[in-house]
Amino acid sequence: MAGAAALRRSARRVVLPGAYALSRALQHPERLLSSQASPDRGGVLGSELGLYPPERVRNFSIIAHVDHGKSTLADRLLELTGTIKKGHGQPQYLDKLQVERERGITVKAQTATMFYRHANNQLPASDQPDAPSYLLNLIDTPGHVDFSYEVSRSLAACQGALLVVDAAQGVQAQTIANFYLAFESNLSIIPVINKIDQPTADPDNVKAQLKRLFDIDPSEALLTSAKTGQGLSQVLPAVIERIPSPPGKCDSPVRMLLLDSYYDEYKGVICHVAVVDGALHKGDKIASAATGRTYEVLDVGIMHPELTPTGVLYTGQVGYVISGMRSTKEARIGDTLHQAKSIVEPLPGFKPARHMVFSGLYPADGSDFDALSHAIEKLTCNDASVSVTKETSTALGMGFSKVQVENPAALASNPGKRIAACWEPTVIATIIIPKRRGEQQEYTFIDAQRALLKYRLPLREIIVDFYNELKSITSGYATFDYEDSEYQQSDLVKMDILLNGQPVDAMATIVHNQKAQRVGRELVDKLKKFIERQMFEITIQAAVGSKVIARETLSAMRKNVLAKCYGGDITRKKKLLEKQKEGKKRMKRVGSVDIPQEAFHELLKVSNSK
Ligand SMILES: Nc1nc2c(ncn2[C@@H]2O[C@H](COP(=O)(O)OP(=O)(O)OP(=O)(O)O)[C@@H](O)[C@H]2O)c(=O)[nH]1
Repeated sequence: MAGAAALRRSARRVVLPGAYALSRALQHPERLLSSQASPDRGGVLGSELGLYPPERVRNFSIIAHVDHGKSTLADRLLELTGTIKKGHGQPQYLDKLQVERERGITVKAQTATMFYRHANNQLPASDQPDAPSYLLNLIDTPGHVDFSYEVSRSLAACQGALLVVDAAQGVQAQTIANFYLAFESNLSIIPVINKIDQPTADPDNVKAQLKRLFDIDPSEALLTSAKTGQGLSQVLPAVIERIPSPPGKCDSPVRMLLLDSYYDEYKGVICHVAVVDGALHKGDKIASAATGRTYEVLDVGIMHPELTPTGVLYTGQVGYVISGMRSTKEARIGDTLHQAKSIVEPLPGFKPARHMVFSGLYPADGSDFDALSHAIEKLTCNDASVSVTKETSTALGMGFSKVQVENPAALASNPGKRIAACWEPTVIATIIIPKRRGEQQEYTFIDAQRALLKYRLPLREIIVDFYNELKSITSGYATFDYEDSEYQQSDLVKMDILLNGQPVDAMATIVHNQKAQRVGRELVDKLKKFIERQMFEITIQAAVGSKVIARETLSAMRKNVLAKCYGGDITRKKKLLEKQKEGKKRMKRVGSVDIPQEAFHELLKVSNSK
């Protein structure tokens, strides 16, 4: 390799090309300072990326239970390598989305390329000017239970992972789930026991847990505090020494894994990719294995940490591609992008996006339909996992619902006649709870304080409030994770709600037959409380098929809001009438009965949580 000397030269140069570089330099002068100041930083021109063959590349992720410090550790590594300036004022650089910042959880994976000199673990890099530079791609993963497919695709681009465990909390439900995802992907796992600065930190106990649960040798664990910086200098040397370089054939046609995508108003769809084989150049023609569509590569580069054009990405490298895709629906996570017109085997593991959250949306005021429609269109442009279909409800008017929603209205009211059987999705749920005194039965004990439980549950049992209830009954100590499992046959029936004998389609629900009676009773009781008495009697019924299983009657009433306004003040009368009008606006007219919007929300809670 021409290596060290060339790298040293390039490290001192301003490395961004042309007019773009100039405008970026003017926008971010601090970056230039940091790139000149950092001894660990190499060049980022395309020709310089060529100095990083797979042997000099390491692709790794950080995996952790929520809040164990993954994003903070990622920030420290970016600072350590001069990729971002220390104290840049925006904690958790990789948590880009606003929702991630607001809620403090990582939702979408982001990646960043770092350059780091490393020769001898024992000496600081600044004492080793000839130490070889490595290109390290940190591929951030979502840490939340709902994103296991995205985690698995991020891990597929890696050869190793830092398994971060909070030194006080120890192994939690998602530590276990993430460990197995990494383990099954054959990754080299580096255990990092973080937050050792906390007074309640007990790294020895965590080491014992790692040994017991995952057979990890305690001597392999790194002890760190992403907060104080303690122990952080061991992390990148361990990444280079313990994680293998990416495999891949440099001289094959280009083949890459699509890790993530997002929509930029000016640039269009930006795909994050890991190049598995070959090299990708600006101007290349590429094709998607999932859709068969072909594209021209308009721009290609690395995330350093912002988009930095390089004109090329080589085998084993991770970066971004802009190729004229119009919507993120064309850029499917886990897809293989490859040289067009070449026969290339798609990379394993791709699954079309699956919907995890379903929602029927209706504008409160029917005239806002177009505005709602426009807002949803914008959202779907940026998030490939959102898909939309229009639906109409007699009660709610025009609205949207995501596809694959099994709308209860679509299920025949009398399953015995038209449907042989129903299946419902299940999950395998892992719950870690504080241990109580008592006899061990089917639990696995993690240590003296905690037990691990595993159940198969119908998905609907965990959709509403399960996690909150679990947290509340265990005073916040339980942790929960789940993975999708198979569909299981289930005795499901459609329950209709009828007002004065007329079914309200928006209130129909699918319930387990055994629970139908109880749910029907509760729905009818709830509804009675929410519907205001009207000028006529209202019967409220819950029915399965033609069988009514619960019934309530709301007696008639006359309401004259002006009854007590004898003569006098016209403004007061007007006010009362105005108020009544407002109230009516919030009602949704179903046949002859007005139902307040809140009733729909409350009913959803009952039917989903029972
Ligand atoms: N005391 C202490 N606190 C830390 C340390 N590392 C992170 N934290 C804090 O722990 C909290 C969670 O850290 P994050 O980095 O957001 O955790 P995360 O694992 O990325 O969380 P998700 O993005 O939700 O998966 C934040 O308040 C951090 O400031 C540490 O070493 N010591």
